[in-house]
Amino acid sequence: MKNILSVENIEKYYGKKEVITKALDGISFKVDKAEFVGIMGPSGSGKTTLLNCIATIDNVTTGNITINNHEVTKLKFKKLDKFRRDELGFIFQDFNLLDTLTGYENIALALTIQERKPKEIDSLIKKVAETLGISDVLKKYPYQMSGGQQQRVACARAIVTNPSLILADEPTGALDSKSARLLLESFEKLNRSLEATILLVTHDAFTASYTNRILFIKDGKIFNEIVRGSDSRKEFFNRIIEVMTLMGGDVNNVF
Ligand SMILES: Nc1ncnc2c1ncn2[C@@H]1O[C@H](COP(=O)(O)OP(=O)(O)OP(=O)(O)O)[C@@H](O)[C@H]1O
Repeated sequence: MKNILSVENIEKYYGKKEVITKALDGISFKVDKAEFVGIMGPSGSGKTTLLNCIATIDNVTTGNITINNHEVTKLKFKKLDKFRRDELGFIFQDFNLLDTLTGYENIALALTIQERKPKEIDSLIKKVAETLGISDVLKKYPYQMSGGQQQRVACARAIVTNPSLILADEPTGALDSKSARLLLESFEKLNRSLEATILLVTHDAFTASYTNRILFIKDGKIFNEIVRGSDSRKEFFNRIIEVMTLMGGDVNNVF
């Protein structure tokens, strides 16, 4: 399979001299096309820092990150903007939709910036809306949608440009359990039907159980890695709980 993401021995320090924090401490891993990978770890372990460095929102102190053959740790300014727009899709905990635009317009925005033709935009949006079950909310504004619908619109916006990599930071964090389940089924569809490559940060074992492989981070280092293989989601969930217990004792207090 084609390699999409390669993280090589990255370190990230915050602060200076006496108040220095080593947030990432020699992390390396690879993600191939059409993989759905979870990143888990206790609070403060470095999950968001890692995702932000991969998202090119933050800089690594040392090490390299390559996405779809672009060495992102070396990209600057304008090239970085274009890279982000063309190669990455983002899904955040708080949806980040524009309130003054309809669902359709929110999804269309990324394509308009890429100067795609209106007919092409229309057919791409209709296709992705159907896949994610949001065709009936395209004309609505975010305030007229449920949280789950808003997050699936955000998902559509992230995938519609066909990015190399989708980055999701606690995407189910603001959703009730039914909406979370629907969203995770949408992620599965994006991954299986459209071969989307997804990297998802979560502290929630249920959310993580939808992925195919999980990297566990502790104190800025990779502590463990598990692959779902032929496990059912329930079996994978139980293995996730086992690792969480190993990492910190009482599961309820760890993540
Ligand atoms: N801007 C910053 N300045 C200084 N230290 C920071 C900064 N951002 C993060 N840190 C520190 O880096 C470490 C990793 O933080 P990070 O937010 O990546 O953890 P996390 O695993 O995402 O935690 P959580 O699950 O609580 O969001 C923590 O010790 C944190 O205090």
